This record gives sequence, structure tokens and C-alpha cells, in this order.
Amino acid sequence: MFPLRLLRTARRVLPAKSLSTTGQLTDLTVDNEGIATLTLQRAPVNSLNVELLQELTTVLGQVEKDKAKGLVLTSASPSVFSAGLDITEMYNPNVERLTALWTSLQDLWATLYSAPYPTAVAINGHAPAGGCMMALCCEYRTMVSGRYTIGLNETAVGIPVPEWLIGTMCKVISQREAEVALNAGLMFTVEEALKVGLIDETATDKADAIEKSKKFIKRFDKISPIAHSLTKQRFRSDVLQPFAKNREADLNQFKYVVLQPEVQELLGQIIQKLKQKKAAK
Ligand SMILES: CCCCCCCC/C=C\C=C\CC(=O)SCCNC(=O)CCNC(=O)[C@H](O)C(C)(C)COP(=O)(O)OP(=O)(O)OC[C@H]1O[C@@H](n2cnc3c(N)ncnc32)[C@H](O)[C@@H]1OP(=O)(O)O
Repeated sequence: MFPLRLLRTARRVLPAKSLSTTGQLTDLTVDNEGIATLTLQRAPVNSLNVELLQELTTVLGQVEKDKAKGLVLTSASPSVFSAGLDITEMYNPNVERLTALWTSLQDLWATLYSAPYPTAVAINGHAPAGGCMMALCCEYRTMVSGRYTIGLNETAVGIPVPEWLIGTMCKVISQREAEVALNAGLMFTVEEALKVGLIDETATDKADAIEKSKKFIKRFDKISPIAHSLTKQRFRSDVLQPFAKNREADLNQFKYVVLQPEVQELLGQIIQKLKQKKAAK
């Protein structure tokens, strides 16, 4: 039996106003064709803290409930899509909050990766770690050209990449390219990302990236929602199913790793470096 949420029978085209909401950390608008645009707006760099992760998952649930035609994910920052997990949440953490951080990240990944509607991302700036993770969950990636980078640099911040995220990356780029990049925490320039297939196309600016993302969503106008969502599910189930079985172990490993003194030291150094960089600007 397929989970009920995959049996997506119809798309509704509602007037823009009926679906739009503005949370504190995100903004959701729906255009006249029923395409939802979800904008991250946690200044300055959309780092993912517990509240932003939870709000994103809630809004994705609303997009599904309201049967939007599809989703475009983007950011309100002029140069950063998302800086990934909020590093300050992992440094000298309160263990309850650390648990909530990881559980909320797991929820967001599972919800976005298994979204029954078409998803695209307009990456309008840097997308390290958790930023890259959100982009990888989408079915189509457009990135604004410029001196931005994208990639899973977790090992560079002391965090081993979990199997579900390796699986997500290997669905997009070759296993060889993924292994080389993830083992060393390498980031890709926009040109490199295009070359390895990490992004599907480049855009001149955010408006162009959103337009290209919407063009992708419109490809599904004549495709049955059930045919789309079940086919997507079949492509992704080999990553989703083991994840669902191993959530608890994944959480325990994350907490164990983050609380290691050497990882705490590394996170402290990264926070210091970011502060020094800011001061030198
Ligand atoms: C098997 C067990 C499980 C293991 C777990 C596996 C995990 C897998 C899944 C996801 C994992 C995610 C892990 C992460 O996401 S870790 C986060 C990694 N992120 C980074 O390394 C990015 C760090 N930031 C940057 O490189 C830059 O800030 C950049 C995004 C390129 C933007 O540069 P710029 O525009 O020049 O802005 P500033 O650097 O000046 O930063 C502005 C302020 O924002 C603060 N900042 C930046 N990044 C973060 C962050 N990630 N968290 C919190 N805060 C951040 C920075 O300190 C500045 O703050 P302030 O204005 O107060 O000085």
C-alpha cells in the first residue's frame, strides 16, 4: 500500500490571495496559476534554527493541503540562499534544543523530499550544507550566476554526512563526484555545479531563476498528479524508507558527534572566523 499522502488526485488553482501567508521567518505567496513561492527570510543568512526548520515544514504541509500546482523555494537575502544549520545552535548546546534541531531537520528533509507536488528551487546565493540539502530535495535547481558556492561541506564543520543525505546527493550527481566532494567537504562554484549536474541551469538574477523554476513546474500541467507523485516516490523510496527506520539512531549519532570536544572546538573556531570576517569587512 502507498502512503495516503502520495495519492494526489487534483491540483487546485486558487486566487493568489487565498493561499498566501507570511510567517515570521518565511513568506508564502501563490500566483494566479496556483504556483506557490516559499521565501526564506531569516536575516542575515537564513541559517536554519529550530524555529525556521519547523516553520518551513508547517508551510510545506499547507502547500500540500491547499493543492498548489507546485512549489518554488527561494530566499529573501541578496547573496545567500541559506547558510545551512545555525552553527550557534550546535555550539555549547542545550541537549533538548539540539534534539529539537535535528528532529526538525529530519522532518523538513522528509517532507520536502517526499513532497507529492512538483518542486523547484531558485538558488539566489550561497548554499552550503543544509542550504544545499534543501536544494537537493527539489526536483529542479536553477542557480543565479555569480561568485556563489554550493555543496555539502559538513565534514569541514566536523559533522559526518548521514546516509540519507549521501543518498539524496547520489540521486543528483554521480557517486564518484559525490564521494570526492563529501569526504573532503568541498564546495562547488556555480560553473562547477552546472558541469557535474548539481544544478540544472543558471539564471541571470533571482527573477530569472524564479521564472525558470515556474517553467519547470508548468511542465506538469498535462501530467496526472498521481502519475507524477507515485513515480517520484518510486525514484526516492530507496532513500526514504531506510531513513524512516533509522531516525532514532540518526538522531543519537548526530548528538554524539556534535557533543564531542573536538567537534565543539571546531564549531567554536568557525564561529570565531565568521566574526573576524565580519569585522574585517
Ligand atoms: C550520522 C550522524 C549525523 C550527522 C549529521 C549530518 C548532517 C547532515 C545534514 C545537514 C547538515 C547540516 C550541517 C550544517 O548545515 S552546518 C552549517 C554549515 N554552514 C556553513 O559552513 C556556512 C558558514 N557561513 C558562511 O560560509 C558564510 O556566512 C556565507 C553563507 C558564505 C555568507 O557569507 P557572507 O554573506 O559574507 O556573510 P557573513 O559570513 O558575514 O555572515 C553574516 C552573519 O551570519 C552569521 N552566520 C553565517 N553562517 C552562519 C551559520 N551557519 N549559522 C549561524 N550564523 C551564521 C555570521 O556569523 C554573521 O553573523 P553576525 O552578523 O552576527 O556577525
